[in-house]
Amino acid sequence: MADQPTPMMQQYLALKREAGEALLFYRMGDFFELFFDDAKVAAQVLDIALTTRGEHGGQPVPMCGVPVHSAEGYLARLIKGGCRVAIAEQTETPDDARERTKREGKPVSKALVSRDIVRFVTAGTLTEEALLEPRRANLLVAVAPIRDGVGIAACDISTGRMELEDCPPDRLDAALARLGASEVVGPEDWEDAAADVIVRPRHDFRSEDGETRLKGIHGIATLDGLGDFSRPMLAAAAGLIAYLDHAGRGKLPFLLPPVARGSGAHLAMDAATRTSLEILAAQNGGREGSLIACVDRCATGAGARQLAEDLSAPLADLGAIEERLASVHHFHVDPLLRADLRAVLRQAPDIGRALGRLVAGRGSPRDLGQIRDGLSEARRIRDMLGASADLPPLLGRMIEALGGHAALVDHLARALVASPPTERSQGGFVASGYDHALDALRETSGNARKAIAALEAKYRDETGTSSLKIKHNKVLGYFIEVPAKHGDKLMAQDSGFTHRQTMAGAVRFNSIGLHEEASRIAEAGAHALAAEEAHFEELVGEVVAMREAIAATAAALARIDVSAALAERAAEGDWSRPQMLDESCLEITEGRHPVVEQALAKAGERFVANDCTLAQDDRLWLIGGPNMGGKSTFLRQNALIMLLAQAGSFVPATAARVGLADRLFSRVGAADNLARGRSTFMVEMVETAAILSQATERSFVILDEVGRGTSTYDGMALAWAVVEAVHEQLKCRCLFATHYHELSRLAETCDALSLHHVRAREWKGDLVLLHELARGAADRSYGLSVAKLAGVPPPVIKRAKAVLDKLEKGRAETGGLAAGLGDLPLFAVTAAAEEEKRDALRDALGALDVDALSPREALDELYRLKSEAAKS
Ligand SMILES: Nc1ncnc2c1ncn2[C@@H]1O[C@H](COP(=O)(O)OP(=O)(O)OP(=O)(O)O)[C@@H](O)[C@H]1O
Repeated sequence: MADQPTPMMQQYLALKREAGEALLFYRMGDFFELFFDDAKVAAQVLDIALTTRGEHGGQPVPMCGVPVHSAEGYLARLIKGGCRVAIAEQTETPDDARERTKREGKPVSKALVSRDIVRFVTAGTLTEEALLEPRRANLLVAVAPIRDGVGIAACDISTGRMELEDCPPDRLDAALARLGASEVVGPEDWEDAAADVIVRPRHDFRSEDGETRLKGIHGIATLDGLGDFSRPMLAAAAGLIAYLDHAGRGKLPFLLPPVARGSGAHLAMDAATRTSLEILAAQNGGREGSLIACVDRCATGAGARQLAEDLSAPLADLGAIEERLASVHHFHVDPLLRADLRAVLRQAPDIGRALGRLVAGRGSPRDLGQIRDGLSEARRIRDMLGASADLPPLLGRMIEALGGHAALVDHLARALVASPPTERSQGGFVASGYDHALDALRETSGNARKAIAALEAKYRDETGTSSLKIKHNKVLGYFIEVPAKHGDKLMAQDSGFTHRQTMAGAVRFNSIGLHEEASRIAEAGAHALAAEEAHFEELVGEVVAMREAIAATAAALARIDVSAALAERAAEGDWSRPQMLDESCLEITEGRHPVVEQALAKAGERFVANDCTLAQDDRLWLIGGPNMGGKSTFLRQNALIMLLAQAGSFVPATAARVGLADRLFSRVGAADNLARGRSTFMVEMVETAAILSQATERSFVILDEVGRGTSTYDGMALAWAVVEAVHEQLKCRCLFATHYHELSRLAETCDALSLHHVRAREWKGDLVLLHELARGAADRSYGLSVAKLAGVPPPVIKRAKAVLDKLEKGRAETGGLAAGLGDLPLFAVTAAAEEEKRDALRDALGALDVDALSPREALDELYRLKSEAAKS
């Protein structure tokens, strides 16, 4: 029979069952220990030693551990590594455990400290400063698929922000891509869930519960005052709150009243578009090289988080965009105000996150200090901005939210020392003068310390031992120590000293006088700590009571920071305020790609600005020209300019008239995306299909060499058909870059399509790329010249030239790839004709009485139908 597991192992296994897939941090004294597979995973992720401890089922138990005092750093790495962690703390002291065991009539030697999981630490439920990135929001998202709609609830518990939305199932991916959540939870029966979704019971996602919980949390009788929430939204809210409850073991973090996100309020972008425009992350996943890295001049982490949100979800409402632009303008025209403001902002602590920790019960005296300092900086900013004449409405609303905290700031200023510590158990954070009783206790222990110093001098004198010292450690408390050779003197019966410990080179003693002073220190210290703790609780209570107003101040500071930072960026890069219009145009004068421009500037090169003038009657530009000529750059810069403008930013152009778009699509031909798992051409086509089904007349589409991921004929045919469909059916603004010269023939049939190319010149046999956009089709492709530029060996180039000459000769004789395409009817016409033909066939089939036909007649009929189908 297998050995019974030890009581400790039984306790561990029970907790581990509760922890489920989360790694169990099992508290043992000053360490969190991990066992079994948890230990193996943690040892690998953390790169720490894996050992063993005891046996289980006849096998050694793998174990590793991390010290409690440095656990945060290890937690951060585990969370980054995709793990979740359950923290099992000791819920009684070893002394209590012994007492309890005695009371239970069991042998004290069997005493086992009871433990409980106090919290699950997961990527989406972090509040600790050390575990969060200051410039990135940390979102937890719950998804509730219900019949034909999906509810989405998102919250950032580090600041309490919460929003609810619903969308059709086919828009879910785009919504999730916009949110960029750290953790997603969904019900167990969600069929399309991605692999990393945390699965929770279906009954957690009941809309009635969502409503009840939200009402309970915010102490309101109805949600009507907060907004219009659909059933899927409430179901998702229920799932989110249930998960937070689970992670916090019943203690809910900070949640602000939810905001309902309207579906048409934002410029919609799907995941592929976000990736290809490199909005928050470059293709390699890092921030460097992304749009945000190039735009972000925010002075605070909260501002940077707000900017990331703005760029992820640009607006689709003219009024709201104009409000933001007016705020940026206000700071753009006043560099002095901007500089002063930004200097103050740089000093302002992250009060949103400090508040999140305090409300979640994980706050420290330092967080209280941050609230104090942040709120008083907010007050300064209010005075600074309030003095400006003609404050734009958005800024006016923001500065209103900055005030109203005078009493709290005053109280915190009186109560706290200048830089309160993160650790509260040691005390020392309440300012002197705030509480006289506390001051008296401190004085007592201060006096006792002086008395101990006096005792030391006295004992040195009395014993004639100048090396005598009074020391302190955790185990013995205060003690007298002399080098071993003087020990005997103090050992004497009547010396007044009692022996405590003999060390290698020293002997330690106690004395009645020292004991008395030490007790006074201990007692006063304990009372002082208790007093500080009570003040801490009271101050936290006061902050928590003001949480919504403080959160509003934090949000206002972030918005002001974003406006000033965008103004700073505009001034730095000579950007201009876009004119926003409610029509389908995009007129950019001397537009630039902000990221490429910045990269070129670093290398001492100049970016060539280009115009773009899309209008209703010239809405599709087909752009050709040599490789490396700047086609992709041009496409993207216009998409980015639109995105920036709708996010409320100035844009990298001399002037811009931007017609509001409802959706933005960006697609890159498959060859650029080799890293993906799926067949690249398949991906390209799936993504193109999404555009064709979702774009509207108000959308803006950029297509970069779509079709090149397959054979030349197929690719060109697809590119041709896609351009026609965009022109004839979607009728949206579109820039289409292609190497297929043949597509230029489309200009003959599509009246709102025009041809453009990036210019290049051959000079003394070498290719010079001008990066300049010009009207008209590209005259040739310069592929071989680019290859030469890239260092392909001359013999290979020579051979390629010979092949090319042959091919071109063939083309001249046969009319080339697109021979015969000239009389091809347009896409819409062909589609209609196709439909008609299919209907004629259907009629003929419908008229057939199959039972009445002989086998011979059936065969004849089949031949007839087939020849009918073949006619066009
Ligand atoms: N307007 C510009 N001014 C200066 N340099 C530019 C400009 N546009 C592009 N470049 C430079 O040319 C390089 C290639 O640009 P881009 O990738 O846009 O070319 P492309 O025509 O799309 O090439 P390919 O057809 O090979 O994909 C960029 O990395 C940049 O360094």
